[in-house]
Amino acid sequence: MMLTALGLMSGTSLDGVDVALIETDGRQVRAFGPSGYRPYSPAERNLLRQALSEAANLPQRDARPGILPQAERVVTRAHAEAVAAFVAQNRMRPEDIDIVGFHGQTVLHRPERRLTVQIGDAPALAKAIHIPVMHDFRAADVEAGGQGAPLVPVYHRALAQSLDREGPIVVVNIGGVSNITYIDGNDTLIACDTGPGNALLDDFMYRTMNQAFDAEGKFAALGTADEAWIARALELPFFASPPPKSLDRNDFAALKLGDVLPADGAATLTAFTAAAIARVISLLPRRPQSWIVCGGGARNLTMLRMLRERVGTATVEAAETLGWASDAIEAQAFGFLAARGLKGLPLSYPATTGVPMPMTGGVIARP
Ligand SMILES: Nc1ncnc2c1ncn2[C@@H]1O[C@H](COP(=O)(O)OP(=O)(O)OP(=O)(O)O)[C@@H](O)[C@H]1O
Ligand SMILES: CC(=O)N[C@H]1[C@@H]2OC[C@@H](O2)[C@@H](O)[C@@H]1O[C@H](C)C(=O)O
Repeated sequence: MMLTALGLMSGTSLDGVDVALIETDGRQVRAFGPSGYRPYSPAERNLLRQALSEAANLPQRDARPGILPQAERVVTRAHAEAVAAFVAQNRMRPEDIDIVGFHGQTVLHRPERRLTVQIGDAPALAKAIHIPVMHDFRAADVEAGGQGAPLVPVYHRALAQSLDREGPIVVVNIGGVSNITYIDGNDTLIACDTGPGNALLDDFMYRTMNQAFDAEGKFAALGTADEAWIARALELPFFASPPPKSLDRNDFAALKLGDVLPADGAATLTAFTAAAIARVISLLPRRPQSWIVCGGGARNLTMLRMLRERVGTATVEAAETLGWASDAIEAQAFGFLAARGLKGLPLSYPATTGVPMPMTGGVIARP
């Protein structure tokens, strides 16, 4: 049965809530609907940054000390507003949507402690928007000993079905953190987080230039990357360990650039993201021939160039050039995952998150 599913994603970049509608049976996508975006205000973003730092020592996933209850209310309200605006703009009624996939905001990800925490009150959201809401997508995977991330690979696979590209294909998502899905025509999907995405660069741009991000990568293009710094950073054990593996947004926050010119710092962090993505090549069964880049990082032309320089003769394309709605892919993915969860289909596999067996997930909250 086809479902109309609305996906909601608030990613590790803390930039806002992405909204996207798809029609799917959880295996294929029949149609892409419209998408939308509700940015966080600067005050909301600061609150979320503080929530992430206060969440660093959370003992369990339902603990909400300090500022977290306030942050959770803000996340829930922002999502309710995002859905209300989306429904109104597209002249829809709540009953036109079968299911909402609500990722929430990750504030802590520690799979080695069987802990991953996404804030956002799904029952309150369901009541506010009058649509059933599926949430807690990562919990069952982590409880079963998996990484709980990345979860978009099943969606990347569905998108790649219609592609005419020489394999193996890698779909790269460059959000706050970067992750890849490796598709080589066999049944086995391989996936992992690869390292930083935009988060280190965004934090650096904010600190040094008071800008939220490096638009189109123009600032990094003015600088020179410190290759020796990057080579040292890539010696961290994370980069050599094979997939599956995942990261917390702040896992690399302790890496310090030292005293550098801002443009050189931006160039170094941009090249670090590209080099960390390319580092995964030697951990994959075969060398990818085609790289498809999505997420906000696909708009960073310097990052794309630096990735191209590191993947040999393989092609590197922004997902947008294939007609994929790059910014909406993660939100679409959570609509797709909600449909899969409703049908009891797997969200993750041993080679995507390290779960012992294919695993479904998601918890439903009804209005
Ligand atoms: N025009 C642009 N030029 C350069 N970078 C951009 C541009 N637009 C967005 N970005 C980068 O993309 C980021 C947002 O990416 P995205 O929305 O994919 O992240 P996310 O979904 O929050 O993260 P994650 O995938 O880790 O959950 C911004 O913080 C910024 O760094
Ligand atoms: C714990 C968590 O929220 N992880 C995010 C984060 O952002 C990118 C990367 O790290 C990925 O593993 C994941 O998000 C995407 C949507 C995923 O699960 O596929």
